[in-house]
Order: sequence, then C-alpha cells, then structure tokens
Amino acid sequence: MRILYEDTMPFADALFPKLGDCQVFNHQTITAQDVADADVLLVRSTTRVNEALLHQAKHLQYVATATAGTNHMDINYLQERGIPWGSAAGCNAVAVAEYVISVLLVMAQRQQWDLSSRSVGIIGAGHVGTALSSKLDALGIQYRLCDPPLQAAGDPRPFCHLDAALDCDIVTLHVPLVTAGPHPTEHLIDGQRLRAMGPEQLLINACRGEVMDNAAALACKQRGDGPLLVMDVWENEPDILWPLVQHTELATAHIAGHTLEGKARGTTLLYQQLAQRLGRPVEDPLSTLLPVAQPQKLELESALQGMQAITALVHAVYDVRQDDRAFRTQVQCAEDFIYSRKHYAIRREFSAHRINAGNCALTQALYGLGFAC
Ligand SMILES: NC(=O)C1=CN([C@@H]2O[C@H](COP(=O)(O)OP(=O)(O)OC[C@H]3O[C@@H](n4cnc5c(N)ncnc54)[C@H](O)[C@@H]3O)[C@@H](O)[C@H]2O)C=CC1
Ligand SMILES: O=C(O)C(=O)[C@H](O)COP(=O)(O)O
Repeated sequence: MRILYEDTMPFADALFPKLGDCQVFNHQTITAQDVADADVLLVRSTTRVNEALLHQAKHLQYVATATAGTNHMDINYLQERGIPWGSAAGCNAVAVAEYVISVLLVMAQRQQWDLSSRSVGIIGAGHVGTALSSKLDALGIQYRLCDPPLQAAGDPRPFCHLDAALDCDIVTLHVPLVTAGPHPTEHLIDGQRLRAMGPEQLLINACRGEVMDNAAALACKQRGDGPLLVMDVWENEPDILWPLVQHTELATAHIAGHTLEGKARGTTLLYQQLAQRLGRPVEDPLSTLLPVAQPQKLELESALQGMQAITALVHAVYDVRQDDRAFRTQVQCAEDFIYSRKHYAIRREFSAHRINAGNCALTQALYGLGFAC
C-alpha cells in the first residue's frame, strides 16, 4: 500500500506509516509523475486534485482531504474514474468559530459595540455555523441562521432568508464554494449586496474567497461604501487582490481553521477512514497525540468582570490581531502567503485551557465558549 501525503498534516508521520509505505509531498512541487504509483493520496486544501495531477495514477484506490472544504478536488473526475474519496468534515469548525469570536471581541472594543445588543447573521449553518451559534448562545448574542439547503432538508432550527441575514449588524459567511446547482455560493456576496450593506455593518469571510466578489468589495471601499470587512479568505489565493487588504479591519492568510486541534482532527479522521477501508482496527489517537497546552491553566484578573473578563481570556488564548499584524507586515506576495500559512505558529483551542472563574455566571459563559472550567 503506497500512501502519498501532503507535508502540512500534523502527526501524519506518526500515523500513516502504520498503514503502508509512505511518501511525503509538497503541494508546490508535486507532479503527475509523483502520483503515478500511489495507491492512496492524502491532501490538504492547497493541492488541486484533478485530471492534470491524476491522469498517470492508475492504481489509486482512495483520495482524501484533511480539510472541511472540498472545492480543490474535482469530484466529477474522481467519480468518473471510480476513485472513492473522503474529507474531514467538521474537523476545524471549532477553530473557525473561535476565530470569529476573537474577531467580534476585537471589533467590539474598537467600535465601542455592546455585543449583547448586536445581531449576527450566520450564512451557512453547518459544522462551523453551528459551532459559532453555540458560542454566541454562551455570550448571550442574538443571531439568525440562513441555510436554504438545510432548511429544505427539514432541519428543525429556525432559518431566515438571505436578505434578513444580510440585515444583521454582523454578517459571517460559512458556506462551501459551490459553483452550480440550486444553491450556488460563488459571488453570493456580489457588488449589489455589498453596496446594500451600510458602513456600520461588519462582514466576515472565513469560508472561501470566491464567495465574496473581491473586486466589487475593493470598488465599494474605494468609493467609501459598503460594510467593514474582516477577511481570512481571498479570491484566487495565494495571488490575492492585494489593494483590498488596506480596506479591511482585520486580514489574515486563510488560517481561521488552523488550530493544532483542527489540523490534527483532519489527520486523524483520514487515518480512521483509511484504517476502516483497509479492515484495520479503527482507534482514535487524537487525545494521545495532542500535547498539553502551555499554560494549561489560565488565571482571571480579579478586577475584570463580564465581557471584559471573557475578552481578556479569549485573547489570552487567541488574539486575531497578532495574525492581522503579521499578515500586514510580512505578507506582500503569493510566496509570502504560502510561507506564512505553512509556518503558522501553534494555536490551541479554548478547550485546551482550564479556567477557575469562581463566579458562576462567568464560569457558565466560559464553559459554553468551550473552555475547560
Ligand atoms: N478559513 C478556514 O480556515 C476554513 C474555511 N472553511 C470553509 O467553510 C466552509 C463551511 O465549513 P463547514 O461548516 O465545516 O461546512 P459544512 O458543510 O458543515 O456547512 C456548510 C453549510 O453551508 C450550507 N450552504 C450551502 N449553500 C448555501 C447557500 N447558498 N446559502 C446558505 N447556506 C448554504 C450547507 O447547507 C451547509 O449546512 C467549508 O466548505 C470551507 O470552504 C472551513 C474550515 C476552515
Ligand atoms: O478545512 C478547510 O476547508 C480549510 O479551509 C482549511 O483550514 C484549509 O487549510 P489548508 O489545507 O489550506 O492548510
């Protein structure tokens, strides 16, 4: 069993060699020749899995991506070739939700917003949208969910129309990139919708760059129109529309999902899927692989209360302003974009940290946010 896996998967070296002979590849240099003899190909979102890459691969039995998004894989081509494929649905939902929470707390401080009187429109109520809604519940922040495919499938949660979600004070996008069919998302947020949003509104894109028309967003901002923008994902990564960066409140290099837990879940889900396909015992190695966070226990400053205390603790674990600063100072071209993602610092999820808040209401809120209390 020849397994070829991308070099950006934490813990892959500890797991996949148990299942076969392994080779590691770099997405910038991989060629069709490299895949020719592979039985299994395991990627992340930076490898385009298509005919150009796979046409010489005559033995492929399985292709999988250790990511939530699958738009980098040509699923029609895999189906035509009869190659089964898999993904790591939900692996980094908590990471993205924590990114959005960090963003909201930064923006609330900067804009003097009382978040308890602001509404959040969540577009896409799958793994990320649902994880985010739980955290907003914990903070007592109102939200609306918009997800026509889930609504049509009978999901019992209350859903709103896209226009109602776009009317919220804060709008956050968590849909897959879909280019065809009844619910396409490519340029879902087009020039017209951007122009309809006011300067007090905040639009967060942490799903796929192509869901928002970046050129239209730039034109809007250059005219002084449109919402405040927070962008983790960009059209045409890594060669993005650079002038747009200066018009954003916070800008990052597609790292919302890059917690150690999120990436490690991606690797272990693929390991489990492959073990199952090979009829091997399916163990869950995640908890044994993850190191203890440093510091594991966080202290709460006694002078801080309520949202101030929550903000301090969230930002002690993950402060998106650090990633924004690094992006603005270190990322100026496509190569920088790739490099910064590949060398992203280790970021842990709230659950890796234990807090003794004392105060019951605060403990409940922190627990609801995902901290170990
Ligand atoms: N920035 C990052 O690092 C990350 C980005 N992502 C992106 O976020 C996307 C969402 O992630 P998950 O929640 O895990 O995926 P998911 O598949 O669990 O949820 C996506 C939801 O969007 C809904 N949806 C589809 N078309 C829609 C439309 N036109 N309008 C409203 N809702 C629509 C689907 O019904 C589904 O419930 C992924 O496909 C991926 O592209 C995911 C993880 C990390
Ligand atoms: O899971 C997804 O979908 C994502 O967008 C990942 O966070 C992408 O991470 P990389 O595969 O590009 O490291």
